[in-house]
Amino acid sequence: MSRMVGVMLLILCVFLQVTMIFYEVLRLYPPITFLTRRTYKAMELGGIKYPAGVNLMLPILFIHHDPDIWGKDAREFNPQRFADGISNAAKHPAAFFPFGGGPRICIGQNFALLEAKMALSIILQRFSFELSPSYVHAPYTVITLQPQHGAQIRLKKI
Ligand code: HEM
Repeated sequence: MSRMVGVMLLILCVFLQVTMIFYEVLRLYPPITFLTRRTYKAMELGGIKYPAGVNLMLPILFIHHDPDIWGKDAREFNPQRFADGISNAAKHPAAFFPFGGGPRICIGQNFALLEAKMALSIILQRFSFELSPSYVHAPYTVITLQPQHGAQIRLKKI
């Protein structure tokens, strides 16, 4: 029984680590790089008054890379920053929003994360993998953020 509990805790631990890795990937490389909103009536936001009909841009990519919000290592890959949850990862609890936020938040976010975890676990059951030497790091935006020259990966059967 205690062995069973141990295995369950280990699985939970791995699950949380993988979640943190996905969050950090989505922080550094959010597929949707900005969102827009429009004021439907005169309103005050962050101490500034806006009339109705103003288009506002929420630059997800810039906010996710801002050292004032994330600290000096904002540009580094550090999944551990999510160890105490999303709302404690940055100086502002809403600084991480790859899936948007509020009433129009992405309806598929849980599905997307679950799908990614399942795909990764199926691959890891059969293969180890590493980045190919031919990979060139060149994120660019064509509607979504993506690797300009693809993401070549070397799979090794285990
Ligand atoms: C990594 C994967 C994904 C990312 C980063 C992502 C990101 C987003 C973002 C930023 C929005 C806009 C939210 C807003 O305006 O506040 C959105 C909306 C939406 N997403 Fe996703 N999404 C992902 C996967 C999916 C999947 C797998 C589905 C469906 C199975 C999905 C369905 C939708 C729908 C229907 C909306 C519109 C929701 C609304 O306007 O009420 N998304 N997504």
